[in-house]
Amino acid sequence: MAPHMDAPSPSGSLRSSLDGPRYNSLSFAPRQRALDGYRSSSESLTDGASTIADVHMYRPLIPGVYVPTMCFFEAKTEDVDTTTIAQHAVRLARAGVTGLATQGSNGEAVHLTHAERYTVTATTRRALNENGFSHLPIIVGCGSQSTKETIEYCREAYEAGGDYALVLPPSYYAGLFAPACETIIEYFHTVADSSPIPLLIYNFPGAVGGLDLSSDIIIKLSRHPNIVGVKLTCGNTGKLNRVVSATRRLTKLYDYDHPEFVVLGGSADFLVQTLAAGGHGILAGLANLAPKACLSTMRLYREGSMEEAQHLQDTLSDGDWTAIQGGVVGTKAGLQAWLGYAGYARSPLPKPTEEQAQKWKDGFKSLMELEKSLD
Ligand SMILES: N[C@@H](CC=O)C(=O)O
Repeated sequence: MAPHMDAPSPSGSLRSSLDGPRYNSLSFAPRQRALDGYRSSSESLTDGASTIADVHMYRPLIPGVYVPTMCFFEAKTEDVDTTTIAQHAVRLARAGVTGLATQGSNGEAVHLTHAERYTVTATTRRALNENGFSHLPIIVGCGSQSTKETIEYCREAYEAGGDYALVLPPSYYAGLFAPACETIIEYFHTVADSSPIPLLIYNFPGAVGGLDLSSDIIIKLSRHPNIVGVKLTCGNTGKLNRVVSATRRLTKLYDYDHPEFVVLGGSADFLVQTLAAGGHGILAGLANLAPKACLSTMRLYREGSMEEAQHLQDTLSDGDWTAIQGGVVGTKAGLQAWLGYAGYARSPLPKPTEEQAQKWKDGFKSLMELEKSLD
């Protein structure tokens, strides 16, 4: 860990500077439109050794490309590698991405302790701030199996400098949930009532035993003032369209560039399709490898260059198929092969054999050639 990247510990002074009245005075944080005055001024928080400036400035979610960052580990110890985490965040910010997400599926959240999650988010926030990107929002994966622990994750995310919480529904006891998704709705409402940062719903059936939130449920949840968006990894663009059209009706004068409820495709393989359905961009793992390719596709689409956008989309979709099949193991192998850093996922995930590593490398070839051409 580089000395300047020491992350404040959850029990350190950063946490204690935020305990107390702040939580008591917020039954929920207002949705995006009402955020004036809430975290609108910068605060300087110190962790003893260094200052994290602008930790809690207001960072709206605007249309764009958001990256669920990979988490990196030291080779021998598998300890969190804060130097690489910081460098990766800065590389993505310099490429022009709209925001980052720590502890998404690509961030191996399920492999991390509470303290490690805190370290990863605080390290990312500090790296962005120290390199001129204090305006970039950080979304933090906070889903858990109990309402109580999810709220704890949301509070810790806020303390670490996170701006939004990305929340998967619990699923382990799904067979015992009340009918008509009542349990799920109550879960999101209770978390949203108590979280100091606004929530994004994370709909990723593959990660929660097939539990797939319908557009009806997402639209219902969108009415909570502290639920401000959704990441749809389900890939259902019909659902995405329904959610966009219902949530934009919340506002009299809908402004695409300042949405009250942000709807993001959860994978790069349907970026153009997300935009065509009225969505606001993507929060997608492939952007760890190819942020510029994702950004260029979105820019071309928005400029009206449909054919060119579709042409780039073809490459994104091919590359994403490799990422989807290889998951964090394959994506790290790709990052290692093409950009020279990443290492391995935490045990017990396997390290790829030479042959497998070559396969993941080859799978990203066209994508990485495109990315390089955009330098
Ligand atoms: N394919 C997804 C995985 C998780 O949502 C992504 O690209 O992020």
